[in-house]
Amino acid sequence: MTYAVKEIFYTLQGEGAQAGRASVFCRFAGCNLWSGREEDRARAVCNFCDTDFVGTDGQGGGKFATAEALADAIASRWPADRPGKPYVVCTGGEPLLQLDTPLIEALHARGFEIAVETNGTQPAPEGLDWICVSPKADAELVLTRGHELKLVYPQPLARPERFAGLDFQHFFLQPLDSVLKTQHTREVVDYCMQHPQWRMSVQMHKVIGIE
Ligand SMILES: C[S@@+](CC[C@H](N)C(=O)[O-])C[C@H]1O[C@@H](n2cnc3c(N)ncnc32)[C@H](O)[C@@H]1O
Ligand SMILES: Nc1nc2[nH]cc(C(=O)O)c2c(=O)[nH]1
Ligand code: SF4
Ligand SMILES: [Mg+2]
Repeated sequence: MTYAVKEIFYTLQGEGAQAGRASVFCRFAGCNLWSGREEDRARAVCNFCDTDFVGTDGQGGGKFATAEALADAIASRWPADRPGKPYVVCTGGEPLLQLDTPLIEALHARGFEIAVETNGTQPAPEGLDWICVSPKADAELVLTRGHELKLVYPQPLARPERFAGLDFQHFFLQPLDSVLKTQHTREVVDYCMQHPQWRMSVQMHKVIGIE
């Protein structure tokens, strides 16, 4: 299997329960809910995406012919010989279109704990250490269990109540970043104060200006 990767970079996880943790991000190219082209955004299933996942031209991006080659590229970003478990966040685009068992095995063989950020429309392979599902209003949710459910809010056709009973350890609302971000942030504060099952996820990396 050939993997198409937009970029690979080392930063802090900015979202959810693992926010603040040093992480290698592997951003896979392509998504099943949007082409990534601005001219298609209005009619896409997911139309609020904040990410460029088209092509393989980002830092450290490329086409990787084997799981071993991609795992080596990811491992090369982790600082050598430091305490602390190596952590990789597989995102995209939609990572579960490409992340497979050989890659999971190759990353585990290099000592990595493996997290995934997914829209939940694909089944997850066995062996992932952290699954973050972020449901989208107009897409069928097939992945209904994991470690955290992180809902972008507000989505009028995907109210939090629809997901509150699913099998997750953590429930987050993340303000929809758009021209209305300030208003969405206030709405998340209000909802979480009214419904303590839910916590707020602020996209920390955007606040502090890191990748
Ligand atoms: C770019 S997506 C890639 C992973 C996967 N396709 C997904 O949607 O979960 C990474 C995370 O950013 C969130 N996200 C995307 N656009 C956003 C926006 N405009 N405001 C806030 N969060 C956003 C997604 O919901 C997801 O949790
Ligand atoms: N720092 C940082 N944290 C993130 N958490 C999820 C991200 C994503 O785009 O999937 C992301 C990202 O792009 N940067
Ligand atoms: S599903 Fe994820 S990557 Fe795809 S368009 Fe939506 S937010 Fe972006
Ligand atoms: Mg991002």
